[in-house]
Amino acid sequence: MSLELTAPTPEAPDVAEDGVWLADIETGETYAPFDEIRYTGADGNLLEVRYADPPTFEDFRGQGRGVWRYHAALPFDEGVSLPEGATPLHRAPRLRETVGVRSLRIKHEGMNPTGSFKDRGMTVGVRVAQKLGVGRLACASTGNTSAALAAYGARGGMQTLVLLPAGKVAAGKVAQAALHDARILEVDGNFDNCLDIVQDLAQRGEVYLLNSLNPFRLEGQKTIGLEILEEFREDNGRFPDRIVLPVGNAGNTSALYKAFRELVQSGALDPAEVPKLTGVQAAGSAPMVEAIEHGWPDTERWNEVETIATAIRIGNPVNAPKALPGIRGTGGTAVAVEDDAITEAQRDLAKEGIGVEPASAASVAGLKKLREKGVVGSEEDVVCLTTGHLLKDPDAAYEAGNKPEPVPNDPGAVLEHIGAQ
Ligand SMILES: Cc1ncc(COP(=O)(O)O)c(C=O)c1O
Ligand SMILES: N[C@@H](CCOP(=O)(O)O)C(=O)O
Repeated sequence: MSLELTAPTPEAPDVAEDGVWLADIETGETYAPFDEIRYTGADGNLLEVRYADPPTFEDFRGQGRGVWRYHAALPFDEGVSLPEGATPLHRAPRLRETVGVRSLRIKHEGMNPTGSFKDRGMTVGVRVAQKLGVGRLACASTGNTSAALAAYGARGGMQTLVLLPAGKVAAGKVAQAALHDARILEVDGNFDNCLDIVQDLAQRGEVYLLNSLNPFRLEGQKTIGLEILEEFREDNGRFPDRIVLPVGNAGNTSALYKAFRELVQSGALDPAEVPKLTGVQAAGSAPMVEAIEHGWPDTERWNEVETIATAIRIGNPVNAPKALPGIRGTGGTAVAVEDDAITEAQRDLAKEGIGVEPASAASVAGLKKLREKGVVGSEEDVVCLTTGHLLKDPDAAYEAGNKPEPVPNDPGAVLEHIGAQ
């Protein structure tokens, strides 16, 4: 299999353009990156972007902040930008103490322009769409992808079409897609059904697909891993032992693994220094955890999925063939958490001043569970990825938080109500 951590840098094939090409991750078949629209290889195998010259940390020095700081690791020097990336790597001292690890940092991707990590993928993906000259951009979405597609599509002056599972997308995300002028189709089905439909539309040439099945999206998302490594080392003089992240369609897991593989290929990172990728899913939607626990080469589709963390309410993670080697190849693991634990973790983060949507809190819930089970050790340096902002899902935040208390319009009554003199 070609996705090994220590695989050597492949030689650029004739089809490469400026040292960039696409490769089928199963067969190794190569394709020109921008001559035609192509999402998959033979038999629907996943594609990935490959480079003749993988990056080193030196390449990033003095290149500004955000996703495009890492242009040496990307197919272009600039994209359709709002701009994105350069998100905070928060300390969470009380939570660290509760969890019991050497250090804990929270990489809060909710601080991107549309409030989720999807912006990192879209800045590259929409740039590719411009290069290919496509007209209409589309995605299936549990919400965040649609918000990012709508905003970046608008920025790029392109039409956008989003397919959402009816009644299962948080209010903030639908509002974003609506205001950024996306055409919104609500499908009587789940996210996986929406993705089936949008793939069909893409195969017919009706739309350009910008879900994470599109290999260029994942190039932008690699920069999460690059930022974590750079910033953690700057503060601590070493890389983190583990990165814990929520898993839905498994794009981020695949993207972070790819970022690390490329640094290993260039000699910038020792394989022993690569953080253990640790995926967390909601118990009601956990096909990746199932595959890891059973040692399966791929996931089996879950047709019924349910969780409060609607962003990761996904039963058929399309990137599993990239993400499973990522978890295994880095010595990581995967764990499922109940909805109650997700809400509790959302409150834990909120008490540190970090406001996240439920799916994001899954990473912290998963860390707590793995620490309790002794899978994560007390001497570990851990980074948890929080993927989306609290305001994405105001209903969930309201349910998890304190309820407003009605009081009379009278100072005395208010004083009495709060128990003051
Ligand atoms: C907020 C949030 N967290 C996590 C995920 C999961 O990310 P991935 O699909 O890359 O596994 C998603 C979307 O899938 C999301 O919107
Ligand atoms: N959580 C995602 C699901 C789709 O994931 P993608 O990364 O394949 O676009 C969303 O926000 O829609």
